[in-house]
Amino acid sequence: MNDVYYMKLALDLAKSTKGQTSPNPMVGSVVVKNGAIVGVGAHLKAGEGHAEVQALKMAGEKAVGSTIYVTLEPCSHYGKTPPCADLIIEKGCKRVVVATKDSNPDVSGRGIAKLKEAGLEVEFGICQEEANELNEVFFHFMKNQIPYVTLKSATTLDGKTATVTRKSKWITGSDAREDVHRYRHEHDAILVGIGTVLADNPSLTTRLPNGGKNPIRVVLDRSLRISIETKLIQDQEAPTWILTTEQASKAKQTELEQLGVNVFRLQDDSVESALALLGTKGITSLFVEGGAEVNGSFLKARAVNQVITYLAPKLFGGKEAPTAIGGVGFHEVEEALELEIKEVTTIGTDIKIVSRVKGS
Ligand SMILES: Nc1c(/N=C/[C@@H](O)[C@H](O)[C@H](O)COP(=O)(O)O)[nH]c(=O)[nH]c1=O
Repeated sequence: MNDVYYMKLALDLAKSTKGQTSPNPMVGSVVVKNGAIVGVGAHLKAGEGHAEVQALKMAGEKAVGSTIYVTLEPCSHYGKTPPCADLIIEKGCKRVVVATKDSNPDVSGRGIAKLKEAGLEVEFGICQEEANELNEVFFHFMKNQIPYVTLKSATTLDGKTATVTRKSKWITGSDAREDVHRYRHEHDAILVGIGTVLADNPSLTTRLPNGGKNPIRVVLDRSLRISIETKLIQDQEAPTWILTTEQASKAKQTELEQLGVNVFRLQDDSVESALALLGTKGITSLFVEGGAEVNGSFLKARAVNQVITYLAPKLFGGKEAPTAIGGVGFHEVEEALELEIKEVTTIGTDIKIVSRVKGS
């Protein structure tokens, strides 16, 4: 088999850990000796062994004279675990095939340099595009120190998120709604506006048949209008953070904090301030599930990296019926947020469109 075959196996191993490794990247590794796979591994959780460590452990003595495939440049600095580049040298690998470079300034290029200095053969860039796309959240966060933002909407074919009487259960089918829960599992945090909380009293937890990780639940609520009776406050299912402003009452803040809610007072109610705060708290990926006003503010701030749209084969009509993105909107066509459609699939009876914001 050729290098691409083994690198694709390593990428599949990395992909299988989606949602588990934050704030670390997803990494997979395969060790091959005389055409036989002798070790495989993936980084499963931040603080635990890196993919190369797992694969080399499985390879044991067979690592000597082997080729090791890894989807991200082996680390060369002492993080929570010793450097993988040193381990690869110590275990006697002959050749290292690397898909892409880490954008982290602590690492980029040093791991490969260390391997070359030790006399190993190094091949770089096999399946690089796929490896970069796999860790776009990690690279984005490393570069910008703010979360990678995915905006999700679920609408009827005529673009409504509810009827004129605000009924919305359900627009999309159970397959599409389950897909949304997979995104919740994969994200560090989910964000809604106080309007959605008051209208839907949502749980914002991850309910998947095989279980899943709950994201941190973030509410934008500039004057702390949230009621302490809401599920987000009462259910204790997952952390709830409220981003508010100086206009909010201190007494209400104390009342919420006594119920275990984290309340952050920002200097304003801008999206930029919210993202900066979440970045300082290590939130690398943010799933924005609306409603229309919050979606509108993220659009206006051009603070979106990916858009997930679910379209249901239904028509609600009604000029007063709410649409996915409200807010002030753009005046000129040229101001539109330009997207690149990456994927169009049917999911149950609905259509799912994944698009990336150009240049993000
Ligand atoms: N109405 C619909 C949605 N509605 C999305 C939000 O308006 C809801 O408040 C949120 O999903 C509720 O979260 P929960 O309590 O954790 O279930 N989203 C969807 O994908 N399809 C829909 O048909």
